[in-house]
Amino acid sequence: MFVTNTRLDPHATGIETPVVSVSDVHVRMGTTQALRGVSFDVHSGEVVAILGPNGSGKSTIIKTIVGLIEAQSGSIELFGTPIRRFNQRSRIGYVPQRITAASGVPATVQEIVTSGRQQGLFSIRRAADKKAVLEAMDAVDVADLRHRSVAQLSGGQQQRVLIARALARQPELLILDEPLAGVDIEQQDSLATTLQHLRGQGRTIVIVLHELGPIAPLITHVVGLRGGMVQYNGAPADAPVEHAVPDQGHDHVHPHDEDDQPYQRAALLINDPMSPASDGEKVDR
Ligand SMILES: Nc1ncnc2c1ncn2[C@@H]1O[C@H](COP(=O)(O)OP(=O)(O)OP(=O)(O)O)[C@@H](O)[C@H]1O
Repeated sequence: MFVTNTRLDPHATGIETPVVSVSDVHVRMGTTQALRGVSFDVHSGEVVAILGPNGSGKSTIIKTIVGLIEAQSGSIELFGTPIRRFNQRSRIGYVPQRITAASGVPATVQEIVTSGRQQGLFSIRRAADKKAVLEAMDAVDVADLRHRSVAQLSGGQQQRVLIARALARQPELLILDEPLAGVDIEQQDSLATTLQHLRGQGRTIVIVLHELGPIAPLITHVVGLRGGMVQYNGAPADAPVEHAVPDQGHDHVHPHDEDDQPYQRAALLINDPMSPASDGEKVDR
């Protein structure tokens, strides 16, 4: 048999297994049909923005992908394995909306971040684990806060702690649910820098957004939802205006710059003006 050491380039051969494959997924939440046949793939190294107005199903698809919600029908594969059989949770880091950070028992930043690394009830003893926790805190600049209680931190700081918790397990796939919500511009810039760094390490990122903000230049793929269905799935440059990502040539976009006002108001605000919850308030469920 002929054996070669040459590695196949999965992009060239087209045989790459998607990191996430969502196929015809339907999900009902209470009396609402939250997802109606959602399909899309996420490939290795992509930064995928899930966009759409309030109630379009963004959080539901994310929670279904991470296994918090079970689909009525359809299939989800993670790294080529059906979600029901997927048992390599450490390959995925999930950052929920920040309100969950301070809920529950009081805990320090270091405890929260360490909990992302723990596999069971036992404390972390291995040097590699401690190093990973420290690196995760450094990556989002919360190492100096490590002995503080998370309850005493600002919203943006809590957000970074949640990201550090997800990073502590050194995931290949990082999934963030609306990380910009309630976070000031300075912290949004800091998050964009962190995500850029993670992308540079080859990690795959899926991010739910209302506003693209400073993350816009990092996005390589847009999935636009509306009414629980995929309205757009493709390159940022071809997205319809409500899912549009501005000029990819910029290294960094500051939506607060005066020059950026037109797209700041029009294209970056992904709320549906027809939606009763279009003021950005979370719908109470
Ligand atoms: N626990 C629940 N019980 C009942 N209905 C729910 C529940 N969670 C979500 N829904 C409904 O499912 C639909 C999709 O909600 P989802 O949270 O996925 O939307 P979203 O796009 O993330 O919205 P937002 O931008 O407001 O966060 C909405 O109509 C919502 O009201």
